[in-house]
Amino acid sequence: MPLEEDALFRKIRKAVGRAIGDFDLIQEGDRILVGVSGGKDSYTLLHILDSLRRRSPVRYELVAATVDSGFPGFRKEVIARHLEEFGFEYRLESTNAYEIIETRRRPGSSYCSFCARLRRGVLYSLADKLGCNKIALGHHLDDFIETLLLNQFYVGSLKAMSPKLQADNGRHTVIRPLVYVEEGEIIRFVRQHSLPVICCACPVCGEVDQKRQRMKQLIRDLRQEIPHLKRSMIGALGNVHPRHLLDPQLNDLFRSRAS
Ligand SMILES: Nc1ncnc2c1ncn2[C@@H]1O[C@H](COP(=O)(O)OP(=O)(O)OP(=O)(O)O)[C@@H](O)[C@H]1O
Repeated sequence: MPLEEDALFRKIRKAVGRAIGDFDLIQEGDRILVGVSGGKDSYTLLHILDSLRRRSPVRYELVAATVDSGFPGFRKEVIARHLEEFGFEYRLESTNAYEIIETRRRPGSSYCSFCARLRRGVLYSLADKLGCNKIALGHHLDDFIETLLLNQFYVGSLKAMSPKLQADNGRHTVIRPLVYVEEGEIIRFVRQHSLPVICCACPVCGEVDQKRQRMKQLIRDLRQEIPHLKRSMIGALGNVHPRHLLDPQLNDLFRSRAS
C-alpha cells in the first residue's frame, strides 16, 4: 500500500514532476535503479518516483538497490523490511568497501568521498546486472546550491551538480530528480510518514563535513535577509550568461559557433 498522499507529498511530487519535465529525466521503457541508502533523501526519492510512476502515461520501472559497504552495525534489514512492505523490487549488494577504505585510504583524505567513489562503481555494475539504464540518486536542492558555493569558495570553479549526467562508461545516465526539493521538506516528509531512517554506521556517520556545514550556516543566515535565496540560487544555475564569465574556453566556444 503506498504512502498517504497529503499536501506535502503532493508538493514534493509536483516539484519532482517539474524536474523530470525540465530536464527530460525519464523516458518510456526506462528501468531505473534507485540508490537507497536508508537515509531520508533516498527514501523520499523512491516513494515519490513510485507515486509518479503509478500516475504517469509514460511507462517505466523502478528497482531499489542498497550497497552494503560492510560497516559493522549497518541495519540493512530495516531497509529490506520497509521496501518489502511497500512491494518494491529490491536488491541488496554486499561489498568489502569497509576493508578497502581502512587499508587504502590515504591519511587525512576524506572518508566519505572515498566511500562514495567505491559505491558509485558498485551502483554502475549493479545497474548492468539488473538491466537498468538509469541510476537515480537522492541529491536535493540544498545539495546543489551548497556544492555551488563550496566550489566557488574553496576550489575556485563555477560548478554545482547535474540533474542528468551521462556516465563516463556511456551506458548509464545518472538522474537527480529531487533537484527542486528543499532539504527541510524532505525532513518533514520523512517524519510525517515515519520512514525508518538508518545511518550507514561508518566511523563518521551523521557528521556533516565542516566546510559544507559552513555553507549551510551561511545560507541560513542570508535567508533572514533574502527569503527567496534558495530559489534564486537554484534558478541561477539554470540561467547562465557565459559571455559574462571569464573562462577563455567559453570564448573559444562562442567563436567556433559563430564561424
Ligand atoms: N549505500 C548506498 N546504497 C545505495 N545508494 C546509496 C547509498 N549511499 C548513498 N546512495 C545514493 O547516493 C545519494 C547521495 O548519497 P549521500 O551519501 O550524499 O547521502 P545523503 O545526501 O545523506 O542521502 P540519503 O539521505 O539518501 O542517505 C543518496 O541519496 C542515494 O540515492
